[in-house]
Amino acid sequence: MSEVHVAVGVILDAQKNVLLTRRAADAHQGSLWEFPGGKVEVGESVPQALARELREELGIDVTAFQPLLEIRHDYGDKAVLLDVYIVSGFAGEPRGLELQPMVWVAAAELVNYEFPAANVPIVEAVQAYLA
Ligand SMILES: Nc1nc2c([nH]c(=O)n2[C@H]2C[C@H](O)[C@@H](COP(=O)(O)OP(=O)(O)OP(=O)(O)O)O2)c(=O)[nH]1
Ligand SMILES: [Mg+2]
Repeated sequence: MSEVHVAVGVILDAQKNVLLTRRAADAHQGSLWEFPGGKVEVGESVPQALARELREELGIDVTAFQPLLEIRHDYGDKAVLLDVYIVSGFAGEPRGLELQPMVWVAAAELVNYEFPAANVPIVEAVQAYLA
């Protein structure tokens, strides 16, 4: 099975809260919370995909980012490579442009949200990064 390459943004505000959005019920890993992002398209770099997805999904322009970690996960029906970035700067005010629920969460509260299984190491890395 071919692997789907995904650009994922851990978006931080000035208070170090993290932005989560909720996946649509009918999507893969539906109704779970996620870090915004999406598939890298042909001919695109991962940072380009990250910037495009965050513009499309949230209406923000990324101004500062750095790689956090990469995760390979096989869900059985789909294998993903998540390329996760810390987004510490952006222009504009994030809005759920695809009508997805959105919430700003403190690092310690991340454990209270249900994520796809691949996200367990992301949550750990974010908490370590912000500790
Ligand atoms: N954005 C995001 N995707 C995640 C996370 N964790 C996780 O397993 N995934 C998986 C779910 C999906 O299989 C894949 C992301 O694909 P997607 O379908 O949301 O991509 P997209 O935004 O380009 O959406 P679309 O154009 O196909 O509708 O990565 C996460 O934290 N954020
Ligand atoms: Mg997406």
